Amino acid sequence: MNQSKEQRILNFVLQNAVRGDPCSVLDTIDMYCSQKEWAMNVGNEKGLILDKTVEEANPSVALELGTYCGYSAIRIARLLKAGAHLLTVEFNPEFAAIAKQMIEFAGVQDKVKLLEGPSEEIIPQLKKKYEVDTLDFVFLDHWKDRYTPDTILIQECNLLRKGSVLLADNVIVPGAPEFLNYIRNNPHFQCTNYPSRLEYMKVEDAMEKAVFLG
Ligand SMILES: C[C@H](C[C@H]1O[C@@H](n2cnc3c(N)ncnc32)[C@H](O)[C@@H]1O)NC(=O)c1cc(-c2ccc(F)cc2)cc(O)c1O
Ligand SMILES: [Mg+2]
Repeated sequence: MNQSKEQRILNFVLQNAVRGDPCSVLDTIDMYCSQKEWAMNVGNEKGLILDKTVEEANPSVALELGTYCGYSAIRIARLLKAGAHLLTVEFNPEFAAIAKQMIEFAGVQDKVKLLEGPSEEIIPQLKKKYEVDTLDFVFLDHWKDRYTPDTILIQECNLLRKGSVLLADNVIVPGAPEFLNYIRNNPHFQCTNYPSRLEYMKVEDAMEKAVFLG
């Protein structure tokens, strides 16, 4: 049975990137996905916006929704200070298996906990089962119509504190219009839009940052 695209991306990384070097893994994925097969990694252009947002937030506890192959998990984890960690959630078992291998090859496995399952089930478990107090940073990159319900669920579970930073990918393509409407009209959030490009394409996209005001 022939390989999946995600397996081909992983194999290309295992054969061409430097083990233990997160930047080389990111560059290798970007090379493959811009030259050979498009894939829905956040990519290097929006990746730079992600980098700056993570560095500014300097989170001790970060959450990512939608791991896919692990590209943004590696991107975030490489910037985390000693003792900080990223919880990343993926419900597709094939993608989770690929991401686990990608994260280990990059050498950031000690900073990343990959949680397999749907975000709507995992978010309510974060406090008790995963010993989270509050989240300092949340990267939303899963089904675009889950951004709003999961942002509401995160608030209902008391997982945000004054200054918690949310960053949402793809608010133009594929688009998250209902999320933009919700978050921009919510007085508890201070929003900033970051125009960019869809990964590996000359198509407009954007990221939205929302800081929780408490
Ligand atoms: C949704 C995916 C990303 C991953 O999210 C996991 N997932 C989902 N829902 C849940 C959950 N509820 N809980 C846990 N995991 C969950 C899934 O299995 C994928 O691995 N991302 C996208 O679809 C995506 C699509 C595009 C895109 C843009 C232009 C096109 F022409 C076609 C596609 C670009 C992007 O930048 C994306 O990010
Ligand atoms: Mg995305």
